[in-house]
Amino acid sequence: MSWFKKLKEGLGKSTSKVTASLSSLSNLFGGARIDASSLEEVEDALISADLGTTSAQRLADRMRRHKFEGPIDSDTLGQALADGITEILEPVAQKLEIDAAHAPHVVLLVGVNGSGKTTTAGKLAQQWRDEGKSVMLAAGDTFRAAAIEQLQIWGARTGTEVIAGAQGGDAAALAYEALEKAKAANIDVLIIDTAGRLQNRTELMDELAKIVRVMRKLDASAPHDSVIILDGTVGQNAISQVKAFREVADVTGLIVTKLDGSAKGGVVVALAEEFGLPVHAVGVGEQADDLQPFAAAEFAKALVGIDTD
Ligand SMILES: Nc1nc2c(ncn2[C@@H]2O[C@H](COP(=O)(O)OP(=O)(O)OP(=O)(O)O)[C@@H](O)[C@H]2O)c(=O)[nH]1
Repeated sequence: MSWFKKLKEGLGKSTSKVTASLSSLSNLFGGARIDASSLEEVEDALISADLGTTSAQRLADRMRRHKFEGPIDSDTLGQALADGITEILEPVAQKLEIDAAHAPHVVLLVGVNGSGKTTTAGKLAQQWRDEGKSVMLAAGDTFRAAAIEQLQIWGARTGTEVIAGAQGGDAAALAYEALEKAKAANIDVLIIDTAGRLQNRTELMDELAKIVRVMRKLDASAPHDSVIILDGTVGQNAISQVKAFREVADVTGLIVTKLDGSAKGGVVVALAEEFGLPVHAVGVGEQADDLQPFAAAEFAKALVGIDTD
């Protein structure tokens, strides 16, 4: 199945929320503009699909100003909506770039429990290995023995060295050791997995700040990317997660996972509107190539349920 098809199918539940009102609306119009109450319906549908109130308002406003050519049908409405969503997403669609000047380029993965950090670490390792880069993985999720094993499996699968300690060990010390080893071995990219933590657990958030602080003793510019991994099924809670993690780990970008089967995929639009932080990639499954760079127009079309040309 092509990536776009997977994304579109994955977002099916989100799409039906976004478009629920469009087809009924399209029967109402003869003219080239949409009336106010219909627009309100569109806005409500967008809010219920987790696009957030600001984006929903902006998109409804854009449709109000839009001069439609010919009859307004659901395809025309869908395309206008997709164009508006693309406009919001385009500035944040930025691939996670590895800067060869850093030796290594350190990517720290943070997020709440079960958001997909370990899986994403493995997928990224695989993709950068495929590009010919040397990669090292650090099993900074020292809370969960299964997370260490899971990362070791990805390491074996991708031929990537995994730096791991005992379960319950100090994550900051492990990150330090991994950075030291990666420097010595002249590694291109060091990916650091961390334990999941709820944003309201202060002591765990402090531990994350410590990981960052300790690594900076070896390289003042590390980590070069602090990426928050967000579970795409949680909807608006993703917003408060970004706010909390940004305070302790200088979050520089986002990856949204589990968009396969999420009814709340619209939250990516809300995140773009709220933070303007780069969205590096989105995940639609458990295989390495199920994580792909985030493409604004493609995502917008999939969300609205239209086919690519
Ligand atoms: N369907 C689907 N499942 C995913 C995706 N990404 C991750 N998962 C699954 O989500 C579950 C949790 O992923 P992990 O990578 O273990 O999450 P984590 O953030 O490391 O978890 P903690 O260590 O508990 O914080 C696993 O079963 C993954 O296979 C995705 O894009 N789609």
